[in-house]
Amino acid sequence: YVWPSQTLDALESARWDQNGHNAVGFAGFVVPCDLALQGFHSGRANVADWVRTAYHDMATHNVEDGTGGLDASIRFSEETSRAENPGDGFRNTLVEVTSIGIAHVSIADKLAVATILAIENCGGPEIPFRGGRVDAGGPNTPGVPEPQQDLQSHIASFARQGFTPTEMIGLVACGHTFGGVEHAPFPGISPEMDDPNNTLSVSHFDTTFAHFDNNVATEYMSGTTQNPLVVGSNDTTNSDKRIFASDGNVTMKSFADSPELFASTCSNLFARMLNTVPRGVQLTDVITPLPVKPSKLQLTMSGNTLKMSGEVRFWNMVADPQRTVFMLLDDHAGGTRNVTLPAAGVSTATGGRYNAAWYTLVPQSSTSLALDAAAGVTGMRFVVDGKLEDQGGVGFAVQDGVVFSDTSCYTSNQEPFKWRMDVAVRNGLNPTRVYLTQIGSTDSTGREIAIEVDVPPPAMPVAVNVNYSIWSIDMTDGNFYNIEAEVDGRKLIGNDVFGYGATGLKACPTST
Ligand code: HEM
Repeated sequence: YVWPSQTLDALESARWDQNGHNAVGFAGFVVPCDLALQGFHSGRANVADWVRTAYHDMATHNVEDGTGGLDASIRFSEETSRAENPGDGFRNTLVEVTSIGIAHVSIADKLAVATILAIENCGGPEIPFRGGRVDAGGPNTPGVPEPQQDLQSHIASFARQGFTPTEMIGLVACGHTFGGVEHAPFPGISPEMDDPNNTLSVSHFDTTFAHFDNNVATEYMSGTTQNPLVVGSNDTTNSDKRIFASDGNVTMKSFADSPELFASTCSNLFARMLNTVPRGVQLTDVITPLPVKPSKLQLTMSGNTLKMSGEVRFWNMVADPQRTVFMLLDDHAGGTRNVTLPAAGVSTATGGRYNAAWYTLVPQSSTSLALDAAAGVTGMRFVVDGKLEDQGGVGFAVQDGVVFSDTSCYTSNQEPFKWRMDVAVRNGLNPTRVYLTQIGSTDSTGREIAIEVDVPPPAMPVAVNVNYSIWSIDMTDGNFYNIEAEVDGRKLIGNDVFGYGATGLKACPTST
């Protein structure tokens, strides 16, 4: 896709900005991979909780009527209180995954991308990610398989979810490379252990419970497995034993023989699991990393100066002090300014398989790039070691039509906050509407909802400089907002988020 796109930019960051500079934050919960909300040595691992949560959320899917699927319905207590969903893993997963605030990304997309990140950062294969999942407004029909059910019910259950008997063996083996069965919710399967290194008495499915590998298959084939759903003392609940042996061990043997086959099969099946969504939900194309991606772009009007800041990420690039990076900044007057960009940091993704180098758009030892308000800015291009990066000729468009004005100010800096948001609107733009969209507003079920606040047009134009006029609105909250406008029926999206907490918000001058 072409930058900028509000939704795709957010999904792309969630997917690829994993570790290091500007990391979105999911990986912080699963690196190192034995991190657990219950603590080290609990026997639990967040990575295992996340994978199981994604599966239990999806497993309500019905291919016939199109209901259920990965839609974050597992967040409803009606679902977590069902006998098919025992344990605290679902709640823990949702607390962690939803603590990462990313506007325009649904809870279900967060769960999907977090599951992918967890697997990739814990030894697993790369998994293609599509976005666009829609959060359910209520619980789905029950349908998660349970260990005491017989093989025929499990085959029927996976068929209802959209998986063949062979795919069932694969998906169970792929899932059960992580984690195990905990004593508290399953006392009949997992005995009390009194082990200081496994305080919650979790009987692990294989010897590497926080790491993706084919040990779940090699240990099963060699007969050394301690998988509690294979060698449990009560044969009724040995569901993995029945499932793994259901094709005469052909599939499990192929996994034990080839770690590569296991990894590629799991990549496919995990993607299928995560892409199983209610009928009518349209997923995006696979989100691949943009080779060059501006980020955190911010424009502020300050007198006659348009202050600009932000960063740019170059994918598949390691730090190199010899490298030269320039930004070519095009303006309304037809001019181009050449700015040398300092390095800002590096990031990695998928357990270190990819690197990215970040540069700041702000010149060395300044806090912002000062532009002449009259000339403004229309777009950016970059030159890296002499090579032009301009998205195949279209450039990286920057809108300077509606920007935050530093004449914004507060009259009360204690709750309830009282402040005035000033938006500088470029003369000649003639928007039919200027409005603010509230960031992070949710309904009673946690779903993101759009709240828009109209900024009234000024009764009398208030000039901020010869090129911009102020539109103002009095605010009484501490929320953050994005500035947007409608021009000729088109949506114009501002470049950054501002709210009461905007840096440098001043006290309003007191009138005497
Ligand atoms: C017939 C199908 C399945 C049955 C009967 C089953 C059963 C179980 C049981 C009883 C547990 C223990 C949960 C706990 O201690 O709280 C468990 C854990 C787990 N399951 Fe499954 N499972 C099935 C399929 C799957 C699939 C398809 C996946 C994912 C692809 C999966 C992923 C996991 C993971 C990651 C854990 C570990 C959770 C943790 O350690 O916190 N399971 N499963």
